[in-house]
Amino acid sequence: MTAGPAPIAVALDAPDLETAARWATLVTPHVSTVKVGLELYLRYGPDVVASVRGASRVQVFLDLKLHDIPATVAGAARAVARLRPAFLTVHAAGGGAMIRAAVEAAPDTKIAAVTVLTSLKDADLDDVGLAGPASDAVRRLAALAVDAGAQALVCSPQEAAAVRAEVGPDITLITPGVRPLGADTQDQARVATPEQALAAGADLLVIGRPITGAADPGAAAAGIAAALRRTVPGVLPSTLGEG
Ligand SMILES: O=C(O)c1cc(=O)[nH]c(=O)n1[C@@H]1O[C@H](COP(=O)(O)O)[C@@H](O)[C@H]1O
Repeated sequence: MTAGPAPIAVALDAPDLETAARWATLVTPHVSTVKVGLELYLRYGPDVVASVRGASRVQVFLDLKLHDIPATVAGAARAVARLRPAFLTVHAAGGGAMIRAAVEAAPDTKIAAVTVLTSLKDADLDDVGLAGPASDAVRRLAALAVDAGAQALVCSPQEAAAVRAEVGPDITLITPGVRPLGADTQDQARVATPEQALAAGADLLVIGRPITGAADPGAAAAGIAAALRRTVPGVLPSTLGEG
Protein backbone atom coordinates (compact mmCIF):
# COMPACT_ATOMS: atom_id res chain seq x y z
CA MET A 1 0.00 0.00 0.00
CA THR A 2 1.30 3.46 -0.84
CA ALA A 3 1.20 6.49 1.47
CA GLY A 4 -1.99 8.53 1.69
CA PRO A 5 -5.14 7.84 3.59
CA ALA A 6 -5.71 4.19 4.45
CA PRO A 7 -8.80 2.40 3.07
CA ILE A 8 -10.62 2.65 6.38
CA ALA A 9 -14.12 4.01 7.06
CA VAL A 10 -14.28 5.16 10.66
CA ALA A 11 -17.78 4.55 12.05
CA LEU A 12 -18.75 7.80 13.78
CA ASP A 13 -21.29 6.16 16.08
CA ALA A 14 -21.44 9.05 18.53
CA PRO A 15 -24.33 10.25 20.68
CA ASP A 16 -23.78 13.89 19.74
CA LEU A 17 -22.58 15.93 16.81
CA GLU A 18 -19.70 17.62 18.64
CA THR A 19 -18.12 14.25 19.43
CA ALA A 20 -18.63 12.97 15.88
CA ALA A 21 -17.11 16.10 14.35
CA ARG A 22 -14.15 15.89 16.74
CA TRP A 23 -13.52 12.25 15.85
CA ALA A 24 -13.79 13.12 12.14
CA THR A 25 -11.22 15.90 12.49
CA LEU A 26 -8.83 13.60 14.35
CA VAL A 27 -9.02 10.64 11.95
CA THR A 28 -9.34 12.27 8.52
CA PRO A 29 -5.59 12.79 8.05
CA HIS A 30 -5.18 9.01 8.23
CA VAL A 31 -8.27 7.41 6.63
CA SER A 32 -10.15 7.73 3.35
CA THR A 33 -13.68 7.69 4.71
CA VAL A 34 -15.95 8.49 7.64
CA LYS A 35 -19.24 6.67 8.16
CA VAL A 36 -22.44 8.30 9.39
CA GLY A 37 -24.92 5.77 10.75
CA LEU A 38 -28.42 5.73 12.14
CA GLU A 39 -27.53 7.08 15.57
CA LEU A 40 -26.24 10.40 14.22
CA TYR A 41 -28.50 10.70 11.20
CA LEU A 42 -31.72 10.10 13.10
CA ARG A 43 -30.78 12.67 15.70
CA TYR A 44 -29.38 15.44 13.48
CA GLY A 45 -30.65 14.74 9.97
CA PRO A 46 -28.95 15.61 6.67
CA ASP A 47 -26.85 18.47 8.12
CA VAL A 48 -24.70 15.92 9.88
CA VAL A 49 -23.04 15.00 6.59
CA ALA A 50 -21.61 18.50 6.05
CA SER A 51 -20.60 18.68 9.71
CA VAL A 52 -18.44 15.57 9.61
CA ARG A 53 -17.10 16.29 6.14
CA GLY A 54 -15.88 19.69 7.34
CA ALA A 55 -13.33 21.29 5.07
CA SER A 56 -11.68 17.95 4.27
CA ARG A 57 -11.94 15.83 1.14
CA VAL A 58 -12.80 12.73 3.13
CA GLN A 59 -15.45 10.44 1.63
CA VAL A 60 -18.71 10.20 3.52
CA PHE A 61 -20.36 6.80 3.78
CA LEU A 62 -24.03 7.12 4.67
CA ASP A 63 -25.08 3.95 6.44
CA LEU A 64 -28.87 4.06 6.64
CA LYS A 65 -29.44 0.35 5.81
CA LEU A 66 -32.61 1.01 3.84
CA HIS A 67 -34.99 -1.94 3.70
CA ASP A 68 -38.54 -1.35 2.39
CA ILE A 69 -40.63 -1.70 -0.74
CA PRO A 70 -38.89 -0.46 -3.91
CA ALA A 71 -40.87 2.80 -4.24
CA THR A 72 -40.17 3.78 -0.64
CA VAL A 73 -36.47 2.97 -0.91
CA ALA A 74 -36.24 4.88 -4.20
CA GLY A 75 -37.75 7.93 -2.48
CA ALA A 76 -35.40 7.65 0.48
CA ALA A 77 -32.35 7.19 -1.75
CA ARG A 78 -33.42 10.19 -3.84
CA ALA A 79 -33.83 12.24 -0.67
CA VAL A 80 -30.23 11.68 0.44
CA ALA A 81 -28.60 11.59 -3.03
CA ARG A 82 -28.22 15.39 -2.95
CA LEU A 83 -25.82 14.94 0.01
CA ARG A 84 -23.54 13.12 -2.43
CA PRO A 85 -22.37 10.37 -0.10
CA ALA A 86 -19.76 8.08 -1.63
CA PHE A 87 -21.75 5.07 -0.37
CA LEU A 88 -25.31 4.43 0.80
CA THR A 89 -26.28 1.12 2.41
CA VAL A 90 -29.40 -0.94 1.73
CA HIS A 91 -30.17 -4.42 3.06
CA ALA A 92 -29.63 -6.99 0.29
CA ALA A 93 -32.48 -9.04 1.78
CA GLY A 94 -34.89 -6.36 0.51
CA GLY A 95 -34.51 -8.05 -2.87
CA GLY A 96 -33.38 -7.24 -6.39
CA ALA A 97 -36.15 -4.77 -7.28
CA MET A 98 -35.51 -2.77 -4.12
CA ILE A 99 -31.76 -2.65 -4.73
CA ARG A 100 -32.27 -1.62 -8.37
CA ALA A 101 -34.63 1.15 -7.25
CA ALA A 102 -31.92 2.55 -4.95
CA VAL A 103 -29.26 2.34 -7.66
CA GLU A 104 -31.45 4.24 -10.13
CA ALA A 105 -32.45 6.86 -7.56
CA ALA A 106 -28.88 7.76 -6.51
CA PRO A 107 -26.75 7.64 -9.66
CA ASP A 108 -23.75 9.46 -8.16
CA THR A 109 -23.56 7.26 -5.07
CA LYS A 110 -22.42 3.65 -4.82
CA ILE A 111 -25.21 1.54 -3.40
CA ALA A 112 -23.68 -0.87 -0.90
CA ALA A 113 -25.79 -3.94 -0.21
CA VAL A 114 -25.45 -5.34 3.30
CA THR A 115 -25.45 -9.13 3.05
CA VAL A 116 -25.53 -10.79 6.50
CA LEU A 117 -24.86 -8.52 9.49
CA THR A 118 -21.47 -9.21 11.05
CA SER A 119 -23.16 -9.48 14.47
CA LEU A 120 -24.88 -12.71 13.41
CA LYS A 121 -23.23 -16.09 13.82
CA ASP A 122 -24.15 -19.25 11.94
CA ALA A 123 -26.46 -20.35 14.77
CA ASP A 124 -28.51 -17.12 14.48
CA LEU A 125 -29.37 -17.52 10.80
CA ASP A 126 -32.20 -20.04 11.30
CA ASP A 127 -33.93 -17.60 13.64
CA VAL A 128 -34.01 -14.89 10.98
CA GLY A 129 -35.09 -17.30 8.23
CA LEU A 130 -31.82 -17.42 6.31
CA ALA A 131 -30.41 -20.72 5.06
CA GLY A 132 -26.89 -20.88 6.45
CA PRO A 133 -24.06 -21.16 7.04
CA ALA A 134 -23.37 -17.42 6.91
CA SER A 135 -20.77 -17.85 4.19
CA ASP A 136 -23.41 -19.39 1.86
CA ALA A 137 -26.04 -16.78 2.67
CA VAL A 138 -23.53 -13.97 2.11
CA ARG A 139 -22.53 -15.32 -1.30
CA ARG A 140 -26.18 -15.76 -2.38
CA LEU A 141 -27.12 -12.24 -1.30
CA ALA A 142 -23.96 -10.80 -2.84
CA ALA A 143 -24.77 -12.35 -6.23
CA LEU A 144 -28.37 -11.14 -6.04
CA ALA A 145 -27.29 -7.60 -5.16
CA VAL A 146 -24.71 -7.35 -7.93
CA ASP A 147 -27.23 -8.68 -10.46
CA ALA A 148 -29.51 -5.85 -9.36
CA GLY A 149 -26.82 -3.25 -9.97
CA ALA A 150 -25.25 -2.77 -6.53
CA GLN A 151 -21.74 -1.37 -6.93
CA ALA A 152 -20.59 -2.29 -3.42
CA LEU A 153 -21.19 -5.07 -0.91
CA VAL A 154 -20.92 -5.26 2.86
CA CYS A 155 -19.84 -8.57 4.36
CA SER A 156 -17.54 -9.79 7.11
CA PRO A 157 -13.83 -10.15 6.36
CA GLN A 158 -14.32 -13.88 6.83
CA GLU A 159 -16.34 -14.02 3.60
CA ALA A 160 -14.42 -11.40 1.62
CA ALA A 161 -12.31 -13.82 -0.42
CA ALA A 162 -15.30 -15.99 -1.38
CA VAL A 163 -17.40 -12.95 -2.27
CA ARG A 164 -14.56 -11.52 -4.35
CA ALA A 165 -14.36 -14.81 -6.26
CA GLU A 166 -18.14 -14.70 -6.77
CA VAL A 167 -18.51 -11.08 -7.97
CA GLY A 168 -15.17 -10.24 -9.58
CA PRO A 169 -12.79 -7.29 -9.23
CA ASP A 170 -15.07 -4.34 -10.02
CA ILE A 171 -17.29 -4.43 -6.96
CA THR A 172 -16.20 -2.47 -3.87
CA LEU A 173 -16.00 -4.90 -0.94
CA ILE A 174 -16.62 -3.26 2.41
CA THR A 175 -15.93 -5.17 5.61
CA PRO A 176 -17.06 -4.25 9.13
CA GLY A 177 -16.35 -6.77 11.89
CA VAL A 178 -12.71 -5.65 11.98
CA ARG A 179 -10.76 -5.95 15.20
CA PRO A 180 -7.02 -5.48 15.73
CA LEU A 181 -5.42 -8.48 17.42
CA GLY A 182 -6.51 -8.71 21.04
CA ALA A 183 -9.24 -6.04 20.78
CA ASP A 184 -12.63 -6.72 22.36
CA THR A 185 -15.06 -8.10 19.75
CA GLN A 186 -18.05 -6.52 21.57
CA ASP A 187 -21.27 -7.33 19.65
CA GLN A 188 -19.45 -8.47 16.50
CA ALA A 189 -19.51 -12.21 15.74
CA ARG A 190 -17.72 -12.73 12.41
CA VAL A 191 -14.47 -10.81 12.80
CA ALA A 192 -10.90 -10.64 11.54
CA THR A 193 -7.94 -8.31 11.90
CA PRO A 194 -7.44 -5.31 9.57
CA GLU A 195 -4.50 -7.07 7.90
CA GLN A 196 -6.55 -10.23 7.30
CA ALA A 197 -9.46 -8.22 5.88
CA LEU A 198 -7.27 -6.40 3.39
CA ALA A 199 -5.41 -9.56 2.42
CA ALA A 200 -8.78 -11.28 1.82
CA GLY A 201 -9.63 -8.67 -0.80
CA ALA A 202 -11.56 -6.00 1.09
CA ASP A 203 -11.39 -2.51 -0.44
CA LEU A 204 -12.62 -0.60 2.59
CA LEU A 205 -12.48 -1.63 6.25
CA VAL A 206 -15.20 -0.27 8.54
CA ILE A 207 -13.74 0.29 12.01
CA GLY A 208 -15.57 2.03 14.81
CA ARG A 209 -14.99 1.46 18.50
CA PRO A 210 -11.38 0.22 18.26
CA ILE A 211 -10.63 3.75 17.00
CA THR A 212 -13.32 5.96 18.53
CA GLY A 213 -13.11 4.27 21.93
CA ALA A 214 -9.36 4.87 22.16
CA ALA A 215 -7.99 7.63 24.36
CA ASP A 216 -6.59 9.24 21.19
CA PRO A 217 -8.71 8.27 18.12
CA GLY A 218 -6.29 10.02 15.77
CA ALA A 219 -3.36 7.98 17.05
CA ALA A 220 -5.42 4.76 16.93
CA ALA A 221 -6.37 5.40 13.29
CA ALA A 222 -2.78 6.27 12.40
CA GLY A 223 -1.55 3.09 14.13
CA ILE A 224 -3.91 0.81 12.21
CA ALA A 225 -3.10 2.59 8.93
CA ALA A 226 0.63 2.15 9.57
CA ALA A 227 0.20 -1.54 10.43
CA LEU A 228 -1.67 -2.07 7.14
CA ARG A 229 1.14 -0.40 5.21
CA ARG A 230 3.74 -2.57 6.90
CA THR A 231 1.99 -5.90 6.58
CA VAL A 232 0.16 -5.65 3.27
CA PRO A 233 2.63 -3.85 1.01
CA GLY A 234 1.47 -3.21 -2.50
CA VAL A 235 -2.21 -3.65 -1.71
CA LEU A 236 -4.17 -0.65 -2.94
CA PRO A 237 -7.90 -0.09 -2.61
CA SER A 238 -9.13 -0.77 -6.13
CA THR A 239 -12.56 0.82 -6.34
CA LEU A 240 -13.07 3.48 -3.72
CA GLY A 241 -16.02 5.70 -4.60
CA GLU A 242 -15.85 9.38 -5.29
CA GLY A 243 -16.74 11.65 -2.42
O1 LIG B 1 -23.31 -1.55 7.22
C1 LIG B 1 -22.42 -1.51 8.08
O2 LIG B 1 -21.59 -0.62 8.11
C2 LIG B 1 -22.35 -2.64 9.03
C3 LIG B 1 -22.77 -3.87 8.56
C4 LIG B 1 -22.55 -5.02 9.31
O3 LIG B 1 -22.85 -6.14 8.90
N1 LIG B 1 -21.94 -4.89 10.52
C5 LIG B 1 -21.56 -3.68 11.04
O4 LIG B 1 -20.98 -3.64 12.13
N2 LIG B 1 -21.81 -2.53 10.32
C6 LIG B 1 -21.48 -1.20 10.89
O5 LIG B 1 -20.07 -1.14 11.10
C7 LIG B 1 -19.75 -0.44 12.29
C8 LIG B 1 -18.90 -1.34 13.16
O6 LIG B 1 -18.48 -0.66 14.28
P1 LIG B 1 -17.49 -1.30 15.34
O7 LIG B 1 -18.06 -2.64 15.74
O8 LIG B 1 -17.51 -0.32 16.47
O9 LIG B 1 -16.16 -1.42 14.67
C9 LIG B 1 -21.08 -0.02 12.93
O10 LIG B 1 -21.32 1.33 12.59
C10 LIG B 1 -22.12 -0.91 12.26
O11 LIG B 1 -23.34 -0.25 12.10
